[in-house]
Amino acid sequence: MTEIAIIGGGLMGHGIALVLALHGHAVRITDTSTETRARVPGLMESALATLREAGAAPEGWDAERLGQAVRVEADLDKTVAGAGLVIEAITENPDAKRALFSELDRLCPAETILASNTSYLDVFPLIPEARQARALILHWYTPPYIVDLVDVVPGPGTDPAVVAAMADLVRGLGQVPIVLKRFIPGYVANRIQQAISAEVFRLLDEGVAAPRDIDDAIIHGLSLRIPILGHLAKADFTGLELTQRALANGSYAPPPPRTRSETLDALCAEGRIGVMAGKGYFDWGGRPPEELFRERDRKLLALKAAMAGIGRMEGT
Ligand SMILES: NC(=O)c1ccc[n+]([C@@H]2O[C@H](COP(=O)([O-])OP(=O)(O)OC[C@H]3O[C@@H](n4cnc5c(N)ncnc54)[C@H](O)[C@@H]3O)[C@@H](O)[C@H]2O)c1
Ligand SMILES: O=C(O)[C@@H](O)[C@@H](O)[C@H](O)[C@@H](O)CO
Repeated sequence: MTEIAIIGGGLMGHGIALVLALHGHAVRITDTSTETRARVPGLMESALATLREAGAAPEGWDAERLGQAVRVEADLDKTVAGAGLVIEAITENPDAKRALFSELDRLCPAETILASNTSYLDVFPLIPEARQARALILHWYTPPYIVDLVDVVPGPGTDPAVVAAMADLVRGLGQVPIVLKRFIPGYVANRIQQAISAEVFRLLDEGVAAPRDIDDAIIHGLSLRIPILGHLAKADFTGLELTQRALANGSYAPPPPRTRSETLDALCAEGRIGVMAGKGYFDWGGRPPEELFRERDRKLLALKAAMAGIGRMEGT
């Protein structure tokens, strides 16, 4: 059991807190927003209820025990006191992260491991030099209590023993660590998602296809094969000579790099920022986020159970 502090209780923070607590760690979590702090216990309880219904929670957990295992704190110093590991899961903003790491440097003893859940940022230049040996990225996916992949990424000065210990911690959660040799923005899975996003933004911005059609193509076309074949095994079934010819023909040109999407900008300007606002690319019919998370989680857990029974292609 490790005492773990999580800074940032938003979409990721509360989910990471839940998976850590369910696997025996003592967790403290804080957020600068009073509203977010107040929302953390309810979101975790609701997620725990879904896990229990699916038989996917460890034995003996209920809301009361969860309340004892995860303490929500208003102050950063109380959150990190005694923690062997601090996980930063605040807004994806380099200035905010730099300021937080400087605070953590002041508050935490030298042996504390500092981890960041950043999606794309090279956080290592944002972390004080003296902390580099015990700093790394631990990157979960959402929802972190269901999606098992965790990227474990050392910085240039990270002690390999810290990387190994954190990969073990992730395995102890029943999750799957991917240990990278060095930082690269987006790691593996997020880089692939980013390439999908670039194409999807282009299709939307150029009016080629509607949101529902794009998601139909992904759900009915791409998704069925991925759980069994990944991408490279799928290429073996496609045939590598065709794959080679398609590349050589050069008829597909990836979207040129852009830093904005008109469709996305219009939605955000209207306050359609996703499920937390009840609307995004889709209209979620006034359903509260808790209810939407519950439906998503129930469906993901059913799929995960089916995938565990089916398995990937032998030999891959
Ligand atoms: N949303 C995802 O799917 C996802 C997945 C993987 C990784 N991430 C990464 O995780 C991090 C958090 O993302 P999120 O989606 O949970 O964001 P979020 O906006 O839901 O939550 C971030 C929280 O951080 C709080 N915060 C900001 N500054 C703070 C500070 N100095 N101290 C304490 N709290 C502070 C905010 O009040 C907010 O509640 C980001 O780095 C993001 O890139 C996000
Ligand atoms: O897939 C996930 O859960 C996350 O890694 C992403 O949501 C990630 O934060 C980015 O792709 C956001 O652009």
